[in-house]
Amino acid sequence: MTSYLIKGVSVVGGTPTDLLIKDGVVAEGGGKADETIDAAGLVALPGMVDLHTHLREPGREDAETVETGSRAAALGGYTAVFAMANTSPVADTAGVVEQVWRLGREAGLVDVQPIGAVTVGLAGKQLAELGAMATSAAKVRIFSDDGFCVADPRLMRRALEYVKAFDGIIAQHAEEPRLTEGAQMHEGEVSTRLGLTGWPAVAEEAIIARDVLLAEHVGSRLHVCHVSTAGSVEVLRQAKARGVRVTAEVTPHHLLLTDELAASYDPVYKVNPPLRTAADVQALRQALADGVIDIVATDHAPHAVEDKECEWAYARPGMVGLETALPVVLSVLGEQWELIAERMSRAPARIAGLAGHGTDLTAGTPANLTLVDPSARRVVDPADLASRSRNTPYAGTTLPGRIVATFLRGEPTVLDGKAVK
Ligand SMILES: NC(=O)N[C@@H](CC(=O)O)C(=O)O
Repeated sequence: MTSYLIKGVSVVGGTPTDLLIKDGVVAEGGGKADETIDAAGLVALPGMVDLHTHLREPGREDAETVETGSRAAALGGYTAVFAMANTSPVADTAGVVEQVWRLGREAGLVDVQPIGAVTVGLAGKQLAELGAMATSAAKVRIFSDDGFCVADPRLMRRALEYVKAFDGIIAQHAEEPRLTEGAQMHEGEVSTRLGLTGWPAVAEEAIIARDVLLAEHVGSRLHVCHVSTAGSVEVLRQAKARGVRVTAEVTPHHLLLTDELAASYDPVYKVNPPLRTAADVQALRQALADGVIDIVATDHAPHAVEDKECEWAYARPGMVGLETALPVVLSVLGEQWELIAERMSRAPARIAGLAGHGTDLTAGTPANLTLVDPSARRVVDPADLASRSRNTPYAGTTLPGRIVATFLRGEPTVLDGKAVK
């Protein structure tokens, strides 16, 4: 195994030091190595972990595969991603989650951890085989019907009770479906002006309020996907203050973009939950800083051209995000490396119980890390993306930060900003 000496790197923004990577782990002190990387001016972060990625395999390999999505993740600085269950067939059996897990191992670019569906076929009618998925080779610990809400409170309660036995998590896509029928964008001034049916903030907030009460009642773990409103933040703040076992994520796009973009009628800005108001964006940034929101998760949602480049009403919701997540977060937070490491590497690994990821880069820990050049600027060109889909809302936008290298257990997956395989 090739050893690497990363010279003069700032570990999570600290003072420059030399980092030796040998036999898959971070080694003691400096010393000799097969390869030297001049890392003056670069920052080393524990490899980032994404709790919310859509890889589309099986079923929509034209939009993304486990391999292409893994490559996009590595190029974005990730060493582990959690693959959502809304594939075709749905990942609601041990067979499908094992398939996704095995494809991830074969690609070997990031650790791919499948998320299992909560209900059969994401249909919200009966619980999927959660136990069989948990005891499968994929060792599923997080379950989600993402794309759909587990709307039936009795089913949600049962799911929370079921996973409590093995300290599993139900990750909820919080959307009261009766309040969002036909919705096209955030319900507010802009939707009124454009004459588009609105997706009201209360449809998210009502489900989060219900679910934190259910999680509290059951004593089980709830994770809230893609939190998008100021009101949701307040519900979460109160629940956490009471000691409810709830964690929450925000996407990079909800930290930066607003519903005003829908005025272009460009479906690249159509996403679920929808882009909200500038006041919501401010509240989400504050919640990320103070810890009411635990992590940033991409909700990387690749879609084929025909599903995106059509009339707004017919376009699928979703944006790709793996390759731009850190640059967007850097543009929002600035170089707050401690906070970035916590929200994008450590906390997601801790929430998921993912061993070997999100650990500080001290001697003996698995060498899962990414090197970032914070001084670089990049104009996002969809043609440059490794994802099989091109639906990025940042085309033509200049973003700070470049991922120079990513290491997975001491092996480079990205070097000089390019995928190794
Ligand atoms: N986030 C999205 O806009 N899309 C997701 C599913 C979803 O609707 O949540 C997808 O799978 O495309």
